[in-house]
Amino acid sequence: MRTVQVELGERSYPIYIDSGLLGQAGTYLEQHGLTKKSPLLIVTDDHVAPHYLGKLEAQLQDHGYTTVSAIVKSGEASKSLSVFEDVMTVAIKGGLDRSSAVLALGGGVVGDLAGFVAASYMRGIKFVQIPTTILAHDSSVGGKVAINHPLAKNMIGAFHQPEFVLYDLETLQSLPPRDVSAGLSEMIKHGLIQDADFAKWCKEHAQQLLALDAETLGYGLERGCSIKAHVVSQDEREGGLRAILNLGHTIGHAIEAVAGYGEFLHGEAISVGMAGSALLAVKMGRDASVYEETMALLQAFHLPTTLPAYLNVDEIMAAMMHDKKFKEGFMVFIIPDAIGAVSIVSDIPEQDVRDVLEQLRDGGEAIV
Ligand SMILES: NC(=O)c1ccc[n+]([C@@H]2O[C@H](COP(=O)([O-])OP(=O)(O)OC[C@H]3O[C@@H](n4cnc5c(N)ncnc54)[C@H](O)[C@@H]3O)[C@@H](O)[C@H]2O)c1
Ligand SMILES: O=C(O)C(=O)C[C@@H](O)[C@H](O)[C@H](O)COP(=O)(O)O
Ligand SMILES: [Zn+2]
Repeated sequence: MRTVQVELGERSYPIYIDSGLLGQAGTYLEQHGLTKKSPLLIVTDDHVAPHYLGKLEAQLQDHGYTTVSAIVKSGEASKSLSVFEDVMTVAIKGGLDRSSAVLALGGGVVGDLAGFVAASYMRGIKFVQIPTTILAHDSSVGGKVAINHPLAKNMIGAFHQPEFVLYDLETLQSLPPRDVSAGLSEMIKHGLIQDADFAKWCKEHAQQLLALDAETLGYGLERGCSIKAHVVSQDEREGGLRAILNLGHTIGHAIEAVAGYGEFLHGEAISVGMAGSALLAVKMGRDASVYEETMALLQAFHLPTTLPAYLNVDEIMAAMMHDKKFKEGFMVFIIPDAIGAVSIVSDIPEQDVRDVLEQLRDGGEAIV
């Protein structure tokens, strides 16, 4: 068993990572003091449910818990106000009360949606993350929960920390290859922002990670979660430092919104965004070797690093103005200083950003 602790004072919680944890969910809920007197709401999606929902429901019922389940359509489009309302309806009809908890069984979409339901239902009830994607080593940790607005990602949300995170490595075996690569994009990000050795380790273990080798994956997820937990514990509500977790997201979130939610997977859009940040760094006069290493790392995981021609640069620029980090007339970018170190930069001229978006179409050859 690997355990990572998220240190947040009275809101601290553990992330349990191991094979077979889904079959012990009832014991973990008991250990964390979740009551059996009030119903639990399981939120999941229609790709995850056929694999794991029955097992979780049976396990919890064996332990004396009552459950109701909300199964949403798989994909980013479910992080919407209308699906949020549908899940709320299941919660109300299911008789959830203030002692109830919401369990998120799925990837980041389910985690963000279910977490926002938990943050809002009766002004806030308990919440447990049961992640089933690689990407969710990022989304299940740190308490950012949200749904999207058609104009911008994660615009409607809250900070709401889970009681604990139960990460069953066995569930990752059924992930489609595209979601494996996309999930590893955020693992690479954790290396790029704070840990050059981990970034190197990711590249050296690309084949084992892509092949879902349990031991390699276990270490990668533990290290990724630890880096994220350490940042979050210093700046829970993104007063400053936490923004580094947004490497690649200024461009990435804009791509997701402009392309239409679900066209790009989140990890894919962030990969293009990380290539863009590395290009911006070169434009700012920093060492081109960081750009080259970033590209080699992303490409080792078969991740996209270019903008498709159908995406309009003006629309991406406009979407970036809606980013939560856009303040007082400035777009904020997380820019690599070296592999494993980044800066938060807010004075990049608009024309430089436009140039980089154009260069991303060509694969970035123009400036290195
Ligand atoms: N809150 C945060 O801090 C944070 C951090 C990173 C990303 N996010 C959000 O996370 C979302 C992306 O998460 P994601 O990539 O996990 O997407 P996702 O939840 O859509 O899951 C990816 C796909 O895999 C399927 N799936 C999930 N688990 C499976 C399994 N074990 N077997 C087979 N199929 C499975 C899903 O149905 C979906 O089709 C985005 O909305 C992003 O904004 C949030
Ligand atoms: O937890 C964070 O902080 C992050 O930035 C992690 C990101 O990977 C994640 O996509 C997050 O949801 C983005 O946050 P947002 O505030 O830009 O919506
Ligand atoms: Zn992200």
